[in-house]
Amino acid sequence: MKRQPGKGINGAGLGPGKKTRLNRILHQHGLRNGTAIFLPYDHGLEHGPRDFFDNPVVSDPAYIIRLALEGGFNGIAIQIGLAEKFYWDYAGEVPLILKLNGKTDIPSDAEALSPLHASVADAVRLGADAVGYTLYVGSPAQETDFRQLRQVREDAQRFGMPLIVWAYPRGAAIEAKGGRDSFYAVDYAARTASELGADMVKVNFPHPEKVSGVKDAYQHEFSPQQAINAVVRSANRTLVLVSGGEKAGDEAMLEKTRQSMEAGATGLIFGRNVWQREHDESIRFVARLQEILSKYPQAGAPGA
Ligand SMILES: O=C[C@H](O)COP(=O)(O)O
Repeated sequence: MKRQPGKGINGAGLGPGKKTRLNRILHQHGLRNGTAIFLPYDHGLEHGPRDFFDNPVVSDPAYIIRLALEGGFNGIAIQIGLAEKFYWDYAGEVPLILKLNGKTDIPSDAEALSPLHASVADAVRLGADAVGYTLYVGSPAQETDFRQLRQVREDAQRFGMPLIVWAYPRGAAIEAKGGRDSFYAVDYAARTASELGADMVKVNFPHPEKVSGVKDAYQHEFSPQQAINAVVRSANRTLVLVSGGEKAGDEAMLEKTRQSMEAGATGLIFGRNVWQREHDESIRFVARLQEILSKYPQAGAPGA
């Protein structure tokens, strides 16, 4: 039986500006079949320079932008400081996703909140095709986070700028209910981002064996495929990106990619697994990911 194509942008309930920009990202870059692989590079802020120690060349933002170009990525996600200083040199050659908030990992995560330090207007000025916002679902600071996101959502709507939400479960309540990468937490985070107006949501691949401490439907067992299927379903019309996480074995990453695409995800946002290796190896790894994504043209794309 022919597989159902992934969601695609036509059914995503987008206004004209958002649709134009997402069309540029998903159909005029990368494989041009509605799927996407983004290269995130906000680690210098979120984790500090330690992520660059094993391969010092990657501490240079210009190297990462060239890698995104050479690898045929659909976009690069960076913070305002790097966008201001480096993106101009490569303007428009690879779409810019401007991260609007971010924090260091120096204070504890107990009351995680990622403050805004850039605006949707900055994104327009810099020629970005989307903005990124990290939402800490379940954090004690969630209320402030929701208010902050509301402002971003309203601006994104006004400027026709696609809103990508990094939906990260955090806080003691999440840890008590199975942990930040449990199926319960990831599934709830995907749904929350969708309910709050995300056009795309970035989630971690759920650990199906870590279900939840919640005494309800989450107690039964899921296979990895069933878990990611449910997460994509919870996001409904919001397009889903699956994130990479810490460097892992290639085969595990490829399997996670297959399962995500099979579930109806739009694509991937892989950082360390791409750039924490030698240049040629990075390019070869991306080509293997693209080979998988080429089999999943999204609704509305030729061949879907
Ligand atoms: O935005 C940054 C990403 O969440 C980190 O990407 P990564 O986990 O694939 O290195």
